Order: sequence, then structure tokens, then C-alpha cells
Amino acid sequence: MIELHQLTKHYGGTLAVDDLSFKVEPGHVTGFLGPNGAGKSTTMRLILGLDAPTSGQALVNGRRYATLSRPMHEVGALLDAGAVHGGRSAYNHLLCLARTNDISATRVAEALEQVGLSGVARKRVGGFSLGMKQRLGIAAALLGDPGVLMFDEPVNGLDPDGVRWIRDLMRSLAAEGRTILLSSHLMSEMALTAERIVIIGRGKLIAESTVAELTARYPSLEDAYMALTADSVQYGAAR
Ligand SMILES: Nc1ncnc2c1ncn2[C@@H]1O[C@H](COP(=O)(O)OP(=O)(O)OP(=O)(O)O)[C@@H](O)[C@H]1O
Repeated sequence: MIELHQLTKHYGGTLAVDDLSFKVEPGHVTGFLGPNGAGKSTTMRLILGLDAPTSGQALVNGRRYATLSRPMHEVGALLDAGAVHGGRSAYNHLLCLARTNDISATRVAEALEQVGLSGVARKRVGGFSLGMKQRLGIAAALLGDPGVLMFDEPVNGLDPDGVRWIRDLMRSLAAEGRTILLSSHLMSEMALTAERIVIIGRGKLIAESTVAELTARYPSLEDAYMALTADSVQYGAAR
């Protein structure tokens, strides 16, 4: 479970996250939506303790990330798939992570298998395509077999086969009782993958609902998103 309590983050004069409170519960995929610059990545970084909130709290299983004794066993995340050391092999990249987090080498092989990278495990990550790096980032997130998972735009760069694979993976991880927070700008894909939706704009909560409720009120999830975020788009053509 992820809980945000009045989470706020200023970067100088920019209010990136503004008094944000919501819960992400286990057992289903929760889609995290919002226009460019809405604060989704910042929120995820705050949950992972990669940045400190200006005020408020982000809790994973009731605790701040910094106080988790075995963090990779509790929460895994894919934030920026490009942020890997290109000189290492996929296997060695994961092995380094595993060793520093008390995770067995067996799990490394399992995670590579789970994301379909076993065949290129010994190849340098620098030569990987964006889609392969996304898969590697997902393997890293899964390494500690955590109950809470966050994925920031994981379908970026994936081919149609990969997009379907992500959809099935997200749903099966949720069906296992895990808490899944998934950000994406692809509304049609989100409608197929998520059960619950959180929408933010300009750092503030706009809506917390189910896909079923939104698609009952609007012709599609995309229409719901467009209507609900109409006043929150900062970058883009006027609608
Ligand atoms: N390290 C930082 N320093 C200064 N400003 C930042 C920093 N990180 C984010 N911001 C600002 O905070 C706001 C929210 O950015 P964030 O990346 O969280 O949005 P997002 O919803 O993930 O956007 P996108 O959909 O484009 O990825 C933006 O105005 C951004 O410029």
C-alpha cells in the first residue's frame, strides 16, 4: 500500500506537488495520469525517498522509504530506464543491485527470464534498445520480489508485442495481491490495464476513481481525462 498525506514539493519557485493525498491499494493496477509537468515523476521520486518533500508524507506499507530495513523487498520501481551503466552486462547490472540488497543470484536469473532478457543477459547494456532497457529496468524493480511496484511510463519504446506483455505483467502482478502504480500517457492502453485511476494536474489531485466509473460518465477514458484535465494543461496547444 502507498499512502500520500498532504505531500508537497517546491523546487525553488516551482510547486511540483501541491498538498497531494491519496492511497494506492493492493490487488489492482492504479493508473497515474496527468499532463506533462503535472508532478507524477516527482511524486514517485518522493515515495522512493529520492527527493525530500517540502512538507507532508509519502508512506510505503505505513513507513517512510528511508526507514524501510530491506527496501528492495518492499518496493520496486522503474523510473528512468536510461539511467543504467552502459558498460555492464544486463546480468552484472542486476547482480550488483542484488549483492548490495541481500538478494540471491538465483533471483537475478529469474528476473531476467521474467522480462524476456535471458538470451541477452551477458550483452552490454550500452547496446540495448530503449525497449530492452525498459525490460531491464522492470527486472530491477522485480528483483526483490516486492509487494509494491511503481512504473513511470514503462511502455515507452516498446513494440506492440512489448506493450501487450507489459499490460499482462501489470495485471498479473496486481492479481498476486501487489500494489501497482503505473503512469502512462497512453489512455487506450491505460483503459485496458488499470482498474483504478488517479489524475493529477499542476501537482494537485483532480480525480481518484475507477476506470469503470469514468467510462460510465464519459464516452472513453481519454474523453474523461481530456475533460478533467482541461484546466491543468501547462504545455501544449489550447483546447
Ligand atoms: N529536480 C527538479 N528541479 C526543478 N524543477 C523540477 C525538478 N523535477 C521536476 N521539476 C518540475 O516539477 C514539475 C513536475 O515535474 P514532473 O517531472 O514531476 O512531472 P510529470 O507529471 O512526471 O511530467 P511528464 O508527464 O512530462 O513526465 C515540472 O514543472 C518540472 O519542471
